[in-house]
Formats: sequence, C-alpha cells, structure tokens
Amino acid sequence: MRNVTLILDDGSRFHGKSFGYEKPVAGEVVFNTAMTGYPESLTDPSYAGQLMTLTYPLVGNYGVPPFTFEANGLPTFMESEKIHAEAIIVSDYSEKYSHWNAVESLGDWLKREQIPGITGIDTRELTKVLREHGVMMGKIVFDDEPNNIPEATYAGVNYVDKVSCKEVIRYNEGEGKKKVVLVDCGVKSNIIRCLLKRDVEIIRVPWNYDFNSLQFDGLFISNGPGDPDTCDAAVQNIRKAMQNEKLPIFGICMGNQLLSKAGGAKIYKLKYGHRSHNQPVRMVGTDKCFITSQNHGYAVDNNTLGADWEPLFINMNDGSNEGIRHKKNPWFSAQFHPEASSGPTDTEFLFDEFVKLL
Ligand SMILES: NC(=O)CC[C@H](N)C(=O)O
Repeated sequence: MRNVTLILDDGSRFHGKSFGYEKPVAGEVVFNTAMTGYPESLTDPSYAGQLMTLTYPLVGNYGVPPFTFEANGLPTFMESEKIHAEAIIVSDYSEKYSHWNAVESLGDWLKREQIPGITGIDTRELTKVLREHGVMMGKIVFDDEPNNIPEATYAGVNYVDKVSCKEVIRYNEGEGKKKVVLVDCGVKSNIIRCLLKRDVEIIRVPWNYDFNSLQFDGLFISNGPGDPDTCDAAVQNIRKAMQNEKLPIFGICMGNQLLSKAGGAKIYKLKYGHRSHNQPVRMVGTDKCFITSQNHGYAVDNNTLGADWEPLFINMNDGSNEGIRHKKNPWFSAQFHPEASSGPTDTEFLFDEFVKLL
C-alpha cells in the first residue's frame, strides 16, 4: 500500500495508505456519519465532486454487491451506474469481507472504477476539523510523487449537468396508471423504484429539458450534486409548470432547493452539511419527528419563503429547513431522502402522498 497524504485547504495534513485506484485527486471534503451503506453512498450522484469521509471506523467488511441490472435498466443494488464520489476516506479498511450478497472487496471495486480510497486516517479528528472550519477543498497526494498535485473547484461548477441523463428515458411506458415527469438532476435509482412500485409511468428528462409541452399528471424533481444556483434552466421550467396550479409537484433534496427557488426563496451553504442516516426532522405544526437519511450541503433559507409557502419539515439538530409546502396548491418537497437507500424508510409515505395527488 502506497503512502498518501490528505491536504486540506487550511493546511492540515492527514497521513494514510492507498487501498483504491492510485491517482491523486482533489475535491470538497465532506463527512458522512452513517454506519453502513457505502455502496449506495458511493453511487449516489449527489456526491460528485466530493471526497467522502466515513466516520464509522470499520469499512469494507461486508464487501460490495454485484453490479446487475433490472429489465428496466436500473441497477439492482446500486443508486446509479457508477461511483460518483471522487474518493473515499476511511479509518480502518477491511479487505476481507463476508456477506451473502458480496461479490468483491471495496478496494477491488474502487480500482475497477478508478476511484482512490485511503485508509489509516483519523476520520474523527478530520471530522472535528471540518466541523470547526466548515467543509473545505482537499487533495489526496501520493507521498512518492510529491509534485503530482491535483486541482479541482467545487463552488459554481454545474455538477448536475455532468450526471443528469442526456436523453429522455421512459419506465413503465403505457402501463402506469398516471404519468410523472421526473427531472433528472442526478436521480438515485431508489427514487425511481419507489415511484414504479406505486404504479406510475415515468418520463425521465435531462435536468434542463423543457417538459412543459408533454402530457403528464405530476412533476417530480430529483436530488443532485453541487450548487442549486447553477441550475437556473430547471428553475425556469418548474416555474412554467407552476402556471398550472392543479399540477402535483414533489421534490427531493436538490428538488426541494429548486422548487424553493422557483417559489422565490434563497439558498445558502451549510457550514458542514447533513450526511447520515439519523437526521431528526419535525413535521411543522405537529409533534411528529422522523429519523431521515440525508446528503446535502446547501439549505433553503426559511426566512425567504414567499407568503404562499411554509416550511414542511425542520431539522431538530440545527433548525434548518428540511422541506416546504405550498399553502394552496399540491406542491411540496423534502430536503432529506424519503427513498432512503441506504437509511431509515420512515418517510417513504411521502411517495404515497404524491401518488394520491396525481
Ligand atoms: N442530495 C442532494 O440532492 C443534494 C443537493 C445539493 N447538491 C446539496 O448539496 O445540498
């Protein structure tokens, strides 16, 4: 194993060993405190541009499931067709694995997909630095190639354009009871699975596609990587769709941010984001609290919601916005991931609510 150093923008250095593909890499360093789910998180397109630190210390011991596909083209076990995170940073990598569904080690998968992985990092100390300072850009450099320094930027890059589908894709064509246009900002497979399970036909369109001339019963806006302020074309199309006040609209994560922007609200960057399986959110106006799976670095500013809108969920750790709803029209969204995968499934009922509205 070659020696590597993770260098953060504030100059802090963490020394470790490479267990994945051997190439230097740069990106936004973020941390995820979930105890399981590395196959799902690595293939979540919302991690594009980011170096993913896992705080749970032992990683790799349940291996990696097979990359098989369903008849409809969706991967059976993963959240997209490939790894989207730029690298993974762990404390104690286990090359040995044991799981009924595992076919290879995490290290072998990373090598095959040309994604670096580093181990031996004090990920809890690293997380403390990121919590104090806020998320930062970082580089993974090979100690025996000190002049091979990678460069990257995160702010202002339109990552959604890199991961969105390039053409319209249809699921359940002519079979579903209702038709949903899904704006693909980097959609996770389990969102599509959750909709298909509820007997809808899906027209999945690229993030900037003007879908307004299509025939459909509801609009869904997906999760996606990067800064929502780079996705103006999507916001314009959503605004056009909102001219039909009866059209049901549901958004998840980036979808919450884009729907909020279409409604006139503003987005800001959180100091270190929410990435875990145990984020508590309260449904506004009730005593109900749900434990949710999350992966976001930006948030909707509650104070900028227009008079016709109200917060639907609030994060119980930091009071930030976790969803919105329109006071009259059937429009709502969640900042967390009701489709989970991986993570708690407590809020999957939101898909039922959406499908009931169609
Ligand atoms: N998972 C997502 O959709 C994330 C949305 C956005 N990229 C954020 O970081 O906040």
